[in-house]
Amino acid sequence: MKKTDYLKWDEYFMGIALLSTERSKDPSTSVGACIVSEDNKILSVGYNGMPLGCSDDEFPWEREGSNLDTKYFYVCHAEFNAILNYTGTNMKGAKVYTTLFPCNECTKAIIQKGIAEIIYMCDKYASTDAVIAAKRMLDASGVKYRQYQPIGKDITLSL
Ligand SMILES: Nc1ccn([C@H]2C[C@H](O)[C@@H](COP(=O)(O)O)O2)c(=O)n1
Ligand SMILES: [Zn+2]
Repeated sequence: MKKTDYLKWDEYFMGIALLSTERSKDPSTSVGACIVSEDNKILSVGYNGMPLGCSDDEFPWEREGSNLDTKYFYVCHAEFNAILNYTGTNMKGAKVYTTLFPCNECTKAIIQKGIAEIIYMCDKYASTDAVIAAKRMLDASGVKYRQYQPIGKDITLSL
């Protein structure tokens, strides 16, 4: 008889998004994203980080201060990186698994790429204008979103 405690698709892909957070250098919020085709093939992954050539030892990770001295003007969001990292040509009907609800800017890219569904883990910035605007655009454009339902399974990776 086959084993039954295998990872279901949502667990598998959110697990990959979660693992991707381990690549982020952001000291306060690490985000991971995994884009998956309609037929459950992984298209791309990403995490939040500085753009190519912008050293993550030199660019700021601070949250507070002037625009030029904090991370927000520089860092690429996980979902945006996952979209940019895709080397194929067609994302129509894809799903994006992300550990944090997308902001308005990533949402624009998600919509324009034809991604059909967002599965998110955390929505800690739900009350911000960025996320309120994101949901307004998603509702208008018919992109679905739902929160991942954790199953409480612990996976230990020994590296
Ligand atoms: N959907 C999101 C939202 C945020 N990020 C990134 C941008 C920053 O690196 C970090 C948020 O930092 P905080 O303000 O919590 O210190 O997360 C993202 O990749 N995707
Ligand atoms: Zn974003």
